[in-house]
Amino acid sequence: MSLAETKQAPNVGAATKKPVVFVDGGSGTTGLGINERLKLQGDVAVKTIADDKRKDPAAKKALMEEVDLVILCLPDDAAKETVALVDTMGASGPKVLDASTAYRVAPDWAYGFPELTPDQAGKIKAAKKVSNPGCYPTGAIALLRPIVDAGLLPQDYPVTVNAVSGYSGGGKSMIASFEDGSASSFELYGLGFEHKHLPEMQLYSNLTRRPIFIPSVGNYRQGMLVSVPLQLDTLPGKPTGADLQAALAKRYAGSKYVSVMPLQNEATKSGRIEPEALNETNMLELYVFASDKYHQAVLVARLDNLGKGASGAAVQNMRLMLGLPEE
Ligand SMILES: NC(=O)C1=CN([C@@H]2O[C@H](COP(=O)(O)OP(=O)(O)OC[C@H]3O[C@@H](n4cnc5c(N)ncnc54)[C@H](OP(=O)(O)O)[C@@H]3O)[C@@H](O)[C@H]2O)C=CC1
Ligand SMILES: CC(=O)N[C@@H](CCC(=O)OP(=O)(O)O)C(=O)O
Repeated sequence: MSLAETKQAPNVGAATKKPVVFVDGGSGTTGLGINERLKLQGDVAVKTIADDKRKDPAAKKALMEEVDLVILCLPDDAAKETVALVDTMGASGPKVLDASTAYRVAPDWAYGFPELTPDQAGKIKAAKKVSNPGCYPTGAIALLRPIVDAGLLPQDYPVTVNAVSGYSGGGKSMIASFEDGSASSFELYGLGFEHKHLPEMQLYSNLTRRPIFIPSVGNYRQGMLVSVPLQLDTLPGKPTGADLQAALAKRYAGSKYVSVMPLQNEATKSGRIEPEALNETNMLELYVFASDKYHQAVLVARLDNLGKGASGAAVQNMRLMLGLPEE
């Protein structure tokens, strides 16, 4: 039985027995990406709100009475306001999937990275409230958690995470500043050591020491690389790049959206990677670049900040929460 049937949502879903979804913040960068993806989902019905009512709490609440799931694509404060509305609805309220930073480390929310551990997809499926991960943490956690779990990286290791994102990562205002030429063509930021992604990056990587995180933004629209340099002879057991690649490959074996790429080393003569190759997909690629000669490695994650880093992940989580099969 679909969720729409159990809730008897009459207006959109009942005739077709499709679960019904509302995207709050549907005209922002992430919201538009989700709406585009939802157009391709034949087994989900979407309810929309009139443009002049999209910030009206009463109108939102009335609409949420009729849906199975609300996806929040809002600034943190607005996301908290909608969650407060849902909380007043009790058991009749919809499930919530929040794309903001507001609840990513909240203990009563499930973290929406289904590939985090073998049981995470089940937790997302069972949860009433799920937080969609940040784009950078998606890459960093995907690289770090399996090697921490495997005992290859100590939990208190002094981890540094470097990253570059396309400017769409900053939402409508950053897009405008790059497209009108007022932004500089490249910059490092997060140099105050307080980037909003650090808490989730540390918590779900299972690190006891706060990483140093140095993001940057470049003059291209979307796509990102997240990288973690490692001095291999400082790690317990002095693992090789092949050991790290094997631990990643083991964790993500059979994953539809996370691909662990072959080891890149002196023999493969590679040494370059660009950020845009996965744009418009929900894919995440993980690489180990390693030197046996110097006992050094750099782990690299490549993803679309608007795909697996936002809207693609949201649709993946939505399908889990609605009990629908993977796309
Ligand atoms: N861009 C990205 O790569 C990613 C963004 N996110 C997160 O998604 C959320 C949205 O970000 P993003 O799409 O980039 O931001 P945008 O600035 O592009 O869009 C935000 C949208 O929310 C609308 N909005 C603001 N307040 C309300 C409200 N009270 N009710 C309804 N709509 C409202 C805005 O409308 P208006 O402009 O009229 O105020 C705007 O359309 C943020 O929390 C962000 O952290 C998550 C992952 C990646
Ligand atoms: C380039 C840029 O500014 N990126 C944003 C992160 C975008 C993102 O995905 O963050 P949320 O998921 O938490 O919104 C930033 O660093 O704040």
